[in-house]
Amino acid sequence: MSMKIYFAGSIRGGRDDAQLYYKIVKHLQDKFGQVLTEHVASLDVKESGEQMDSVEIHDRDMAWLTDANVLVAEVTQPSLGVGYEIGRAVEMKKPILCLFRPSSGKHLSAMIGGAVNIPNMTVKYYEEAEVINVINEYFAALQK
Ligand SMILES: O=c1[nH]c(=O)n([C@H]2C[C@H](O)[C@@H](COP(=O)(O)O)O2)cc1CO
Repeated sequence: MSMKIYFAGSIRGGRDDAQLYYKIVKHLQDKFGQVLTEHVASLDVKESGEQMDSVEIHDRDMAWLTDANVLVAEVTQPSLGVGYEIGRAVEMKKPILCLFRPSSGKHLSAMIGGAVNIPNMTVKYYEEAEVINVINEYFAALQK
């Protein structure tokens, strides 16, 4: 089944993980469907963000989120935008996969890690080497 996927990753929160976002987005495109937010994984997008008006970015992204069948968020690098997108997707009752790498030494926000009673939200703790398997397992369950 081909899905519309919203991928969320840090931009103004810092681009340390941009290469990993690229790997995730490439895999999602190869196996599961259309990634609406391909630019989040672009190595050309720097920490200053896209060269676009913030209002246009916000309104475009909210329209994409509304249109998406699923949200995949890499949450290791803390980002206000990603946290906001997750909260909005919770309210829209979209299936949400949050991916966090404990080996980063970062501490995941309790508002993400503690959201265990939100039925449409899954938080997966993983190592970078497992990322493809973790995504495959989530989508296999989703597509059942
Ligand atoms: O230029 C941008 N383009 C864009 O699509 N976003 C969206 C998509 C990302 O998942 C998220 C990143 O938020 P932040 O920039 O606060 O780290 O917000 C955010 C920015 C800059 O804030």
